[in-house]
Amino acid sequence: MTGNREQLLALRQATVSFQGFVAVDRLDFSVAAGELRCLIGPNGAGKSTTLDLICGKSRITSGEIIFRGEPIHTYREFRMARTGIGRKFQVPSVFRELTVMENLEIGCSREPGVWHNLFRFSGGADTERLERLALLVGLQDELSTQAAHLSHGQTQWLEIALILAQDPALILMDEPTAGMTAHETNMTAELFNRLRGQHTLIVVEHDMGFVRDIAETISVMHQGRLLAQGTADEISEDPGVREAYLGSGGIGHA
Ligand SMILES: Nc1ncnc2c1ncn2[C@@H]1O[C@H](COP(=O)(O)OP(=O)(O)OP(=O)(O)O)[C@@H](O)[C@H]1O
Repeated sequence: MTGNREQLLALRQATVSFQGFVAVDRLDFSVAAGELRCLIGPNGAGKSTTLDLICGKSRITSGEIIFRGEPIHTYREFRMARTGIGRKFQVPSVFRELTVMENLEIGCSREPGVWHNLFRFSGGADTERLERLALLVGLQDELSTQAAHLSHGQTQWLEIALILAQDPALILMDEPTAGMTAHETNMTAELFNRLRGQHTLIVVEHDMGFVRDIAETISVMHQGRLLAQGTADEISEDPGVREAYLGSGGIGHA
């Protein structure tokens, strides 16, 4: 459901099979501009593969992927990256030898060359933008810390800041809280709630407490298909979702 908001992304009957194994099976899935969508489901349901299809890492075998009205499934991956889809993988790609500020300087630049950016003079307006980004992700006190010395959670937040720096129209996050402490997970939920409405996000997660803290609409995948979609309460009550994934506990800590 995308309500009255403008539709940003639509997968229509999207299917991918790997040597005959159907990992995503006639998936219909759409996201509106400004939405924070959670994608959940049991291991092997096809969630990461769906993100792979959206960002062009894997190609659909049949169906369509429409992004901002364009059939992006016909594009090559490098071109899709330029159409405004950013993805955060589980393994961060920050520059560990550089400080948080230096990482942000590189991330904020539209110039592709790392060396160019390393030696670039950063003007006042840029610095202000970098500091705003650092504040958004809670790293304002770590600007001169070498990335190698950040905690796991802080490293993930820096990675998120680097994606936000490029201002993609759609951001894909694969298990952003994996490996985080409970405190870091809470901080990450606060961060995502700050991003709500400012960015369009699809977040794949297994931590149901986190999902309840951030979700508007939750989509549930099972065996490559969309099993259910709705609010946390609707999904918690859904007998099919309980059977396939949640058990009797529903979503969250309750
Ligand atoms: N490149 C591939 N070749 C063959 N099979 C694949 C490939 N990529 C994914 N699969 C299979 O497709 C299915 C869906 O995998 P996917 O990683 O998308 O699930 P998931 O819902 O993200 O699971 P998890 O929550 O464990 O990460 C799995 O059975 C997986 O083994």
